[in-house]
Amino acid sequence: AMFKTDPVRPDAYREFERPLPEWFRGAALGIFVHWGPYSVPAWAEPTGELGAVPREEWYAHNPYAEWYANTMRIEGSPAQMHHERVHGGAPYDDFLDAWKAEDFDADEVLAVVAATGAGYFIPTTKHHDGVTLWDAPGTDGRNTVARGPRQDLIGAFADATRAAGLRFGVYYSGGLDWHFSGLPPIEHDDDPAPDDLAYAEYAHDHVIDLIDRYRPDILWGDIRWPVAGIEPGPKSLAHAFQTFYERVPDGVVNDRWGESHWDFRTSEYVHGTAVEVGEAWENTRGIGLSFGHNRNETNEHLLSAHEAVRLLVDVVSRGGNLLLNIGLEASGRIPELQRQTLEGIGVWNRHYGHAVVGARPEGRMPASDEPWIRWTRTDDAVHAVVDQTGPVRLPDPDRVLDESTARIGERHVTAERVDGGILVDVEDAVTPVAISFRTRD
Ligand SMILES: CC(C)[C@@H]1NC[C@@H](O)[C@H](O)[C@@H]1O
Repeated sequence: AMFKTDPVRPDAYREFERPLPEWFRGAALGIFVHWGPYSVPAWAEPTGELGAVPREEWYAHNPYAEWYANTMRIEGSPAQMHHERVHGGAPYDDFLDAWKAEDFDADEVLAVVAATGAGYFIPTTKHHDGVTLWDAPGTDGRNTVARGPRQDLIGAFADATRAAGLRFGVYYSGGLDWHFSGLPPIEHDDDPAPDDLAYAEYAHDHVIDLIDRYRPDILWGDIRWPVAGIEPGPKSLAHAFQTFYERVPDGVVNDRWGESHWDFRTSEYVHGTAVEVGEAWENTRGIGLSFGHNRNETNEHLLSAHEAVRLLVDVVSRGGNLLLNIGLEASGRIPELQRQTLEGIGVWNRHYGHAVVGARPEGRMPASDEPWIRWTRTDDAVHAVVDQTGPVRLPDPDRVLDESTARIGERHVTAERVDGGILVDVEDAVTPVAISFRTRD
């Protein structure tokens, strides 16, 4: 199947196993950016969330605007009709030349990213359309240095990320490259993907170049790795991982490199139960239904700040990180509706980031969401995050709380033990509210 399988670890890749570095485990929030020629049409049907759309409808009605090069080639799809009507059926690569990034300022983007409280930032370096956002080897000018923006966008993002004090990752589409492979459009999950040695070596050289030039802390691969590249060889995936860990000893790789190796698992929109266990996993999604900017998305399709914070707290309370995506406009601007969600997350993190950054799960998940409560633990406290104000009765988590130490932010609050729980009077303008306790033991 084309999509990532549950990776197994062949012996040849066991040498790469290592403990998950604390900088990643405790980060809580990362920010993704999808940006490419697809950001020029910025067009998809806002069909629904991955996981909620029947698979047989997904490809012809793909809500992922970054899949435009595929969706526009599917006979009779609304995207194909849109492409004919609005873009005269022009070749996809015209969008690369039309992409000017005229308002792009990497430091401005990273100022918004850093203000969310995120610990790391990951831009796409090559998505499935094969266009690279740096002058990657073998691309023969089909990249953003030679055409369109005429800029090394990855270099600009890397410098701005480091200047903002965040860790830097690179997303690389290893499993799909519609330009290199020249395959017909994908219409089913098990349609073919490039697996030959020529592509595997091409992609290997890209990953090595990214490592050598930008020293990323995260290699975020997608879909999987070409099978011919998994086998031992001078340009094998194992060689790329070996190079990575030599250059970046506390670097991490995700779980979409085929049957090889991973430091952390990933779930996409859907909270996969096989993935979201322990503390080495990340849930990723767009702020809306798409990763690439989709001009057809409105408020109803986007997470509000409140919904995004609940997702962040839920994910962290279960041991993971949230990787939330921004779909940049072709100009380089952050879409206004997405910016509002990001700013709201930052407001919340300035009040309650102490309950999620560096936090671990505390005890078992509540049986029900009435009322909604999530528990986290940091070195010095246990935190109950509730989404209501007024009198709240908290059931005791696994460890006994010292109700006399209850506080909301810096403010001490009265809490009294009642039958089987602790009653706290919750007042704060910003919800959800984290109530922090020391424990008796
Ligand atoms: C999670 C995110 C990186 C998505 N992965 C699968 C892709 O097909 C999709 O466009 C998007 O990049």
